[in-house]
Amino acid sequence: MDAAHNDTEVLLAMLSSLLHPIEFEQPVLLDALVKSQGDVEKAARGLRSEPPRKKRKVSSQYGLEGWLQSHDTSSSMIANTTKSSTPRSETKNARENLKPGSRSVSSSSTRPREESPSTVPSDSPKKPPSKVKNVTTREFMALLRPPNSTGEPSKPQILRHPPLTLITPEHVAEHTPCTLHSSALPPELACRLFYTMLHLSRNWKRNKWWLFDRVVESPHRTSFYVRRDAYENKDMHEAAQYWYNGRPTDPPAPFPEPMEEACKIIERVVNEEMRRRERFPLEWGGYPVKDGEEPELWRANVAASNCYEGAKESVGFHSDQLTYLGPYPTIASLSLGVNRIFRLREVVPTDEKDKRAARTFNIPLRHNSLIIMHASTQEVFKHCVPAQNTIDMFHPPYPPPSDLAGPDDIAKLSETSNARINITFRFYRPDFRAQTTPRCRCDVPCILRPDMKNRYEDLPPSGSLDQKREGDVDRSTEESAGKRSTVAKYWWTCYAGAQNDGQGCGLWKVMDIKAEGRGPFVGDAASMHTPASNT
Ligand SMILES: O=C(O)CCC(=O)C(=O)O
Ligand SMILES: [Fe+2]
Repeated sequence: MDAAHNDTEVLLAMLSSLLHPIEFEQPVLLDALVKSQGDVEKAARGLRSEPPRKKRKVSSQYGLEGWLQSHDTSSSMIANTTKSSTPRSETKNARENLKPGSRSVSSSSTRPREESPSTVPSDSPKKPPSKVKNVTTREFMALLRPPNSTGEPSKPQILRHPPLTLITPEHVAEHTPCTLHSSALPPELACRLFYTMLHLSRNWKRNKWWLFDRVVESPHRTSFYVRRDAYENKDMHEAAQYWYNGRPTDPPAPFPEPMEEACKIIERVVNEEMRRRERFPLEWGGYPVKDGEEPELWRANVAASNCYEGAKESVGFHSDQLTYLGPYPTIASLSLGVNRIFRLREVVPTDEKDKRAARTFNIPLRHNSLIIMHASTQEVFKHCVPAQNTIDMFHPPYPPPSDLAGPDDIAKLSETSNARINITFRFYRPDFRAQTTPRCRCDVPCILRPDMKNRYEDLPPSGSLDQKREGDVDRSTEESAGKRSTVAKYWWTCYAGAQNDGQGCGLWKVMDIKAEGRGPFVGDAASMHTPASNT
């Protein structure tokens, strides 16, 4: 798991699993997290002890019903309606503030807009609320309206599609930048790899990071492996440490034998697919090849592995950090053991938020399935493995290899399993090797993130392609549907806060591929533009 997993969604997943089997709507969970300053256990205690009416989706402070329930004297009841006039924005703001490091990040001008810290809304001056307030007819009528209705001319309704489950490879390819292979490895190898990783997973750790003033733990165990032929490369060892959010760790392990075998097969599948797909200009340009040679477009030199034991272990919505992968990476994710849902949701760009809503896609991942997250998945979508209420246990079709462990462990491995093992094969790019990662003012390597919310711009009129907005690094292919192109802006940000008692320096700096000497890129071959200056 990587640091981007620190999203609020992780906390939400942890909170709902603590509350299981009682189910709460997400706004209620969020409110509780905000109140408890991100303390999941405190939030769970609070929610468990609340009277049932608070557990409903719509706050009782809205509408006539809330008005009738919330107070029993005519005077104080109205005082509270002022308080409830901005709850949605407060929740949203507070939600942003739940992100790791947000407390320590000052309002630096280089900070992307959507992450800007916000606390109390400016229309809520901090004075004691008056007990009595005169009510205008308008305010009174507002109470009689259904929830969410303001009486103002309403914004155009956004069409919200329900989540869609994608079962077939064709549907996955149609709706997402991913491809699904239902049976990736020879069955015996898939099973041997499952046993090997399950056995090793006993020593894997839960990731830890600072959130506000406390350490939180990931709701699954994780580990990092380096391919044997890349093992001597010191950069890989340094990069490995950042899989664990910068926590000092033992050196990473080399790929176990069946993982090496699986990797060769997966590399072939990935390369074949990449040759058929349209490439993005900022993808890695590849090593030079001699005439007549097939170029190697992708090479897995590291792998991260996760173990989800039981239905409740999960990983929250995140996109993978790009620090060592670079822009537009391809990540091949193998599933072994219990069938679990892999969920994808687009991050809708800020300037499209009023026009459309993101759709959630659920992709059930069975034993031995491979989902390839192709270029642009990390720029456009977030993904997660949600906690589930139930799972089907996994009966491995072959017995464990007898040379894997001692007789007691073999007996244990032979049992039906509740675990899912995930292995993500990744290509750490030579032009993003650890030595070249910028350091922040805390003298800690930064992390690289795409600016997902501002990723498009209107195409300039034809003939003026050189007029670019300052700060843009590159733009890729024109969107087939319209007149927009992808703006590939990436931020180097301070990551010290995740380990350093929650304190960081708050650095945000635009990646400048030219000044930083990155490449070669796919787009180098065509005419690639880079900006004169970056902020
Ligand atoms: O378990 C999975 O399928 C996803 C894991 C993941 O997203 C990650 O390790 O970054
Ligand atoms: Fe991920």
